[in-house]
Amino acid sequence: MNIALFGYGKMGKMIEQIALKRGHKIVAKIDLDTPHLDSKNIDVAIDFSIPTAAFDNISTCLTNGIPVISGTTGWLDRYDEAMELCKTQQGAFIYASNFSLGVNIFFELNAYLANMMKNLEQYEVSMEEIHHTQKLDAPSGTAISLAEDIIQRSSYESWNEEKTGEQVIPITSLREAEVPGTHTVKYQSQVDSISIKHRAHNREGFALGAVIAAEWILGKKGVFSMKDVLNLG
Ligand SMILES: NC(=O)C1=CN([C@@H]2O[C@H](COP(=O)(O)OP(=O)(O)OC[C@H]3O[C@@H](n4cnc5c(N)ncnc54)[C@H](OP(=O)(O)O)[C@@H]3O)[C@@H](O)[C@H]2O)C=CC1
Ligand SMILES: O=C(O)C1=N[C@H](C(=O)O)C[C@H](O)C1
Repeated sequence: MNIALFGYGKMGKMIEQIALKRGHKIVAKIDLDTPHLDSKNIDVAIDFSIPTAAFDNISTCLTNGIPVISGTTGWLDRYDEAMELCKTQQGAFIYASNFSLGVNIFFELNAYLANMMKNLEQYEVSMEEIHHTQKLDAPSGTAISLAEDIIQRSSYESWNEEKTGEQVIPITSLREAEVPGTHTVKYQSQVDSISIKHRAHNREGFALGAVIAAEWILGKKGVFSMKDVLNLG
């Protein structure tokens, strides 16, 4: 499979290593210095760039008939537009706030726990995410996905960086050198607390998941999620 990488930073480089090991070729590396795309020999594109560039990168791929996987976070105000474009172009597109198998299992656990807790008013939920200091967005895309999954299943109505109301899930974002990504969901009552936690040890899980998604999407049309790829739940 011929892969174009949008973004050749920490994730782009890790994806390259894993893609080569799985027998794929990297035929283009697109970033600020090399913005041009020759779409002729590209089977699939993988975007791990920056929040302000992700939508344009996805849009370039879809209008050129290239299936696209995006892991960039912090651009979701334009997600519906990307979905529409994918439909009108009859393209193929996957966005995931987190491509690792472990976090996708954690998403399922979070949803299961949210269902169990939804009528237990003595518990209040909160969330913490820890990432490296170069991260541009906060809260992390993964924390936002976790919060939205709880909101769908409970009387919580929104999330915020602080506890601004009864029905608000507070998300604390901490930045510490070199942390690849740690997420904790905590339910606390007067008498006890229950936590679930996922800690990435490195970026390999994210990168492997993105390459697996790229392999999976070949030949398909539509907007998909990592749940479709992994067949979980
Ligand atoms: N979904 C998931 O599983 C994961 C998502 N992420 C997300 O992926 C994104 C990238 O993370 P990471 O690799 O750590 O970040 P890095 O900062 O290491 O890399 C981002 C890269 O994007 C490049 N870039 C800047 N502008 C453009 C552009 N217009 N088009 C293409 N590339 C551009 C940057 O180039 P330059 O340095 O020259 O500016 C840099 O090389 C983040 O949004 C992060 O949150 C990260 C890990 C897992
Ligand atoms: O920026 C990162 O590094 C990460 N970003 C993603 C997010 O915002 O959730 C996924 C992972 O936690 C690493």
